[in-house]
Amino acid sequence: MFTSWRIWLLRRFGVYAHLPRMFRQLWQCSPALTLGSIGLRLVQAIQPPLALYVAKLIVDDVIRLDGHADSLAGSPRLEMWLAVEFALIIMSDLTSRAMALVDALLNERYINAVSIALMDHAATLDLAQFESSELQDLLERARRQASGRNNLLVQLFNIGQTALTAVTLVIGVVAFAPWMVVVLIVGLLPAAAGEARFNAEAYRLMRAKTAERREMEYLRHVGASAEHAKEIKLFGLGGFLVGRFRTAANTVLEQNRGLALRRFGWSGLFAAIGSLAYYGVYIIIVRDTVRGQFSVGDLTFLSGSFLRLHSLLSSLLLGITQTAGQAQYLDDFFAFLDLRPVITTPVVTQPFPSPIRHGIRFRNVGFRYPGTNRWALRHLELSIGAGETVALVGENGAGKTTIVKLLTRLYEPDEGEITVDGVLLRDMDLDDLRAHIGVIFQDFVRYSLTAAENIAVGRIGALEDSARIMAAAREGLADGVVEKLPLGYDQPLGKRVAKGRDLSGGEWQKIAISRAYMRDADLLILDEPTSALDARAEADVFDRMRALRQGKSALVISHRFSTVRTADRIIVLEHGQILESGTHDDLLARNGRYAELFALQAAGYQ
Ligand SMILES: Nc1ncnc2c1ncn2[C@@H]1O[C@H](COP(=O)(O)OP(=O)(O)OP(=O)(O)O)[C@@H](O)[C@H]1O
Repeated sequence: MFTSWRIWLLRRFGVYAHLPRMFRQLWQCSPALTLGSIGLRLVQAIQPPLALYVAKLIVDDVIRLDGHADSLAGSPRLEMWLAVEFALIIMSDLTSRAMALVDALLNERYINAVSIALMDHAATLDLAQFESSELQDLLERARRQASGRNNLLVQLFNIGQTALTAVTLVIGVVAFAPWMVVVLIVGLLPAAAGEARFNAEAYRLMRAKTAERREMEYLRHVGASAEHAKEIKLFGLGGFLVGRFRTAANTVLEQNRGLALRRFGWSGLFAAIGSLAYYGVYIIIVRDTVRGQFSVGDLTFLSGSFLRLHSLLSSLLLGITQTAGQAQYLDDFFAFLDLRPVITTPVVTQPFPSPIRHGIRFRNVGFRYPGTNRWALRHLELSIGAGETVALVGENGAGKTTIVKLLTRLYEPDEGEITVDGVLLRDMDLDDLRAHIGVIFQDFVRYSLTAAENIAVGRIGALEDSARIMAAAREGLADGVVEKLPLGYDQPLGKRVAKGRDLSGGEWQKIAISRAYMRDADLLILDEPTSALDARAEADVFDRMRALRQGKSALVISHRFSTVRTADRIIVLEHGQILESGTHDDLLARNGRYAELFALQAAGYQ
């Protein structure tokens, strides 16, 4: 029996275990405001019992005078109590206003701090963790915590305040009739137990429907964003998206409605039990006053105290169960913050060998994406020499981008090892490794920032260095793009921002390529960022790359053979393995897959 109660209590209230951690976060936001919020509540908490007791003294005095005083001036004690009561009213008003102000300021800081904690932590996680739907679900729930549950601590402070008021009232009332308090509390227990149960159920439902909520969020974004508007209009997808949204929303709504209705019915019944207990006690107080056991002043104090106690204890019990329900969401929030990346910097690190003297080597590398059985790469032996430009070609899904992800340690190989001048990638500091590699992916990000910032993201520490940004723009061919913008480098790009200008696909690519020139990388990786460039611009990009980066290694992925042919070495990848490797002329002479693909593309131009 005892154990099952313990389990019940742990399940309901064990969630409060996170509160100290949450309190620390709040304290870090502002110790002064946190103390202010608590201090003001303490002051506010003792006012109701004081006010009730002063009211009792006033009534008793009035009855004692019984119409014999000519004016209030004749009764200095009554005058004094009236003044005290007035002062209490003013003080109560002032403290509640001050509390509202302090809480609002504290809440805003806390919401921001929580959002920053989420963003900060998200940046440390592995790409693999991000790509898993479990993490997306957890992140979605953690975000809800960030936006919706922020006033949990303020609610708990309120509970503390209510509890203090209740205790002082109980002390006053117990002197008159202890058993009455017991009746009042017992009457409220069913309501509290009911609330606890329904809150836990609400959380379970929310958790079970996280995927649907995430889908709704996605559909809302796709259905109402500038990026998707073009395609949605032309394909006439509006109705389809709305239908999808409605289906997901309805399943969530259906479940919530069932719970809300049951909750409504049961809480009505439980509240009636609580009111019955209160009213029973009240009738007994009136009866005892009529019998002369209590004075009229006592009646004022007791009936006032019981009315207050009834509402205080109900809000206290409901508050505790509600916050316990809410605190369950903290589980998700802290579970997210407690996630640790798998790919980390080792304790003892080796510096990135800069400049590269010998080259980069993949030795017998094998890799499967998490949750899949298929090898994306297997038995891969690949090298990029110092100062060499290697081109990777192969059909869609051959594993080209996967090689880049392993090289930048976004993923860790399942087999084999990757080294730079003999130093294992996993022995290097992650930031150091990434600082020496410049990568532009085919799905580079189009930031809703200014043109200068869009280039500076390649080396965010140089955001203020306009000379460097302009030089990178020249090298990546973005200078011509920026010149045409009305606000030049200060022009916000994209459709989302005020005065934002969108660019063509090729213009965006030039901006992205310029990012790579922001850092003086030892290895430059271009994963098809030139696919939207016209033929002349693409040739220009690669000519410049060779001229500007003499002696530095480069890995270029492209489906355009006109680009690829100029590389020092070409590697043909198929099903995650190297099929052929050599110069353009070697490979043509071999008359293998490269020659076949080259001939196919050349035929397209004839
Ligand atoms: N995040 C992922 N999770 C699971 N499988 C993936 C993931 N990313 C890629 N793959 C699979 O791994 C294989 C190699 O993909 P990769 O992106 O390296 O191909 P690619 O050669 O770059 O293709 P493309 O020319 O189309 O860009 C493909 O079969 C692909 O479906």
